[in-house]
Amino acid sequence: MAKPVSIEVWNPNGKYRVVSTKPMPGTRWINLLVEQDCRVEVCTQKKTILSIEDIIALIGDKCDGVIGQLTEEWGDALFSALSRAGGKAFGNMAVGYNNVDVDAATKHGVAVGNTPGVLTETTAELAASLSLAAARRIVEADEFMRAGLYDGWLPNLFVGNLLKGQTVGVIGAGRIGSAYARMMVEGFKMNLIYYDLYQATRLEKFITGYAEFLRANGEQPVKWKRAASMEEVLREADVISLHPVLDKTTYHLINKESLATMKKEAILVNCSRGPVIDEVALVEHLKHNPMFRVGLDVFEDEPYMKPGLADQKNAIIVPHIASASKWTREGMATLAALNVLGKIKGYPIWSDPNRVEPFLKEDASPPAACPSIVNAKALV
Ligand SMILES: NC(=O)C1=CN([C@@H]2O[C@H](COP(=O)(O)OP(=O)(O)OC[C@H]3O[C@@H](n4cnc5c(N)ncnc54)[C@H](O)[C@@H]3O)[C@@H](O)[C@H]2O)C=CC1
Ligand SMILES: O=C(O)C(=O)CO
Repeated sequence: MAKPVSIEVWNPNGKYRVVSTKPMPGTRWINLLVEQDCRVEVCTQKKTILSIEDIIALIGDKCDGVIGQLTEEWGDALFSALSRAGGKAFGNMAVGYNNVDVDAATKHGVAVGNTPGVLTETTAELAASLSLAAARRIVEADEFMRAGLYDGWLPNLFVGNLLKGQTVGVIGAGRIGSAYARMMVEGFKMNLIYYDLYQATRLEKFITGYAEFLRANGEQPVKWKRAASMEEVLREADVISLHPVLDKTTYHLINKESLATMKKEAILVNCSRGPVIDEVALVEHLKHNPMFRVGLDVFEDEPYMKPGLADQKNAIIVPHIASASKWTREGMATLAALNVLGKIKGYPIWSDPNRVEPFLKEDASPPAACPSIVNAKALV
């Protein structure tokens, strides 16, 4: 028998019971649920990652929907508990839903929501920050200053890479990958090579237009290319950023062999999911190639790092904060809550998960729709 889990309750007499496995930023998401007759229970347990037993205890005997987190494994055990409690929806507070067994949810008649769009620019900005920090060795230089080691300007002190005119490689040019590509091309006048299963038409048009603008102004135009294989990107790019979904096709996409095809002085950035990189192989590569640098927001076995990674000076490591801007995190909470609310209310699915702004306006009522349900088609 699992121990009771501590909770905070909003609108105790609400008709529908919605559980959030974590306190989430902002209050709009709670207000929207309360206005629509929901009793909201927020888990306040001081434990970062809840166990399956904790979540089953939270679901209890009657629960209409749960808002959960990417750290939780939502599989058959949780979906059957939710369905037994009368639940209709699970809202993952993330765009990535590799922690969710969507088939199990569908089997139990539970809708699975995610939060696309609201985190695109924020996540791309962190990937851009890691790219710059790695290129210009900012973390190493900061540590050097704090250690009191700076005793004057030197021609060879922390020499890094100039991005202008170099090639940025993007693997997975969806929403975030395309936003990152635009930032690096427009901001730093880099050329682009990308690999995706689909053509990134809007991105290609944007860069073509930007190249024309540069040419008209007497500047060197930027170039772009859609690669026929990921290997082509790895061989040609100076900075490579990973933005695919995590699934069977992208697990360990970057491994010993693919690392060996990259330039010795390349920069690799990962703001997608940790298992896209074989982290043991990466640690070995970093040890033997001191000029190769990485910027990592995600890790293979979060919250842990593979042995040796934290010792590498050529690695910049941050704790899965790519979507951590206030506006984005409040927006993610709102979208996650509205997915659950929309399903409870029987609302239709919003037509365009790439454009979710109408749900995020602070001073307006959101559309009567679920912003994004990933198993919508399978459920009907
Ligand atoms: N570090 C963080 O805090 C965050 C991480 N993410 C991760 O980023 C991922 C991407 O998010 P979005 O851009 O919104 O999704 P998206 O669906 O717009 O883009 C993903 C792209 O990956 C491509 N792709 C799929 N399989 C591929 C393969 N085998 N090779 C190359 N490309 C492939 C797809 O065609 C698609 O264009 C999420 O699934 C999530 O895991 C997202 C937000 C924040
Ligand atoms: O949304 C996601 O997929 C994240 O990783 C956190 O923002």
